[in-house]
Amino acid sequence: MHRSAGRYTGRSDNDAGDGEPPAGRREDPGLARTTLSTLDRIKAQGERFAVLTAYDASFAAMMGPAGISVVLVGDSLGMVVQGRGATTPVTLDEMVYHTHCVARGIGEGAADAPLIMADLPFMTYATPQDAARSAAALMRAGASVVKLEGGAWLADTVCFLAERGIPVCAHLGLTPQTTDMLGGYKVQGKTDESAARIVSEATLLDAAGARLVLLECVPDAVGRAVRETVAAPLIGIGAGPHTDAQVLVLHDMLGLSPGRKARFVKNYLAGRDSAQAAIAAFAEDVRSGAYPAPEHCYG
Ligand SMILES: Nc1nc(=O)c2c([nH]1)NC[C@@H]1CN(c3ccc(C(=O)N[C@@H](CCC(=O)O)C(=O)O)cc3)CN21
Ligand SMILES: CC(C)C(=O)C(=O)O
Ligand SMILES: [Mg+2]
Repeated sequence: MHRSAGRYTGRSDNDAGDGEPPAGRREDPGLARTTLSTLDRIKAQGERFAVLTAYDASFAAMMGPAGISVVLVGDSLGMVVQGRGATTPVTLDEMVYHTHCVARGIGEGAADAPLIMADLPFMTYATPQDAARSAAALMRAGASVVKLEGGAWLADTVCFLAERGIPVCAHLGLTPQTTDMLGGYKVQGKTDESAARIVSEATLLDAAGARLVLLECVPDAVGRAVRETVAAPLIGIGAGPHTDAQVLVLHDMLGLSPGRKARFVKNYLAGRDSAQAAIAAFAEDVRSGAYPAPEHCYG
């Protein structure tokens, strides 16, 4: 693993996750609250973890028991909950509301509680100051990590947030908030030049202090190259089998999204009798490497 010298990581020496449990709290190693240290450790051991979106308390409550490590309160709620055609109209107040709902569903004390990550919506992080104010609102609502979409221009913002104690996930590749600029929901990094740009921007944001990186809709080789370059755990969606984690939109993996499906979508409810069983099967397939199969990847 390469980390630039002097990089701000937010990690402390007693933060390795494998030390003594804090006084007053019993720790069952098989059933521990997920933190960023947990995810670092899973990656270091060459294992994988599953990430899934949730927007309400009922689904959020299923995630930990089903083996999901990170719950993403995604701005995809604009599409699957609000029925819009894009994520850009979603507001910070709406993200705060849904983050509160998810946090209540997971509960404060649950031993197997997943980490809560929430999307900063479109235009709420245009400057580092805006980002800090917006991220604080999501953290107060219960998020432990905030995700923002973009490349090199975000390096100062990632650093600004990390220095102030806000863990950041940098979302690269297909960035749905900028599809109007990209010309649609298209695979990114198909040329040597654009692939190299994604790898160098991921490296830059990793060095700026991003604690997670998320890569969407890129060829497998780009997923592998980013995985080999960044120190932070790498979450993929349509980014091939080489990432440390996989994420899907809940409604997609339950077969509840009408219309044409993206290549990476797999219906886990088909042949099963409950949402809980579908979510558990997805988590298991991610950990075993059975998902994604070649038919879910962009080659
Ligand atoms: N329900 C839902 N699922 C998602 O995964 C999702 C959202 N909503 N909203 C926000 C973004 C948009 N996403 C999308 C949407 C469509 C494709 C898609 O259809 N991609 C084409 C790529 C075609 C190409 O360039 O070759 C595909 O066929 O997979 C990908 C990601 C991912 N996110
Ligand atoms: C598709 C995932 C990564 C996301 O950002 C969302 O659900 O909003
Ligand atoms: Mg999103």
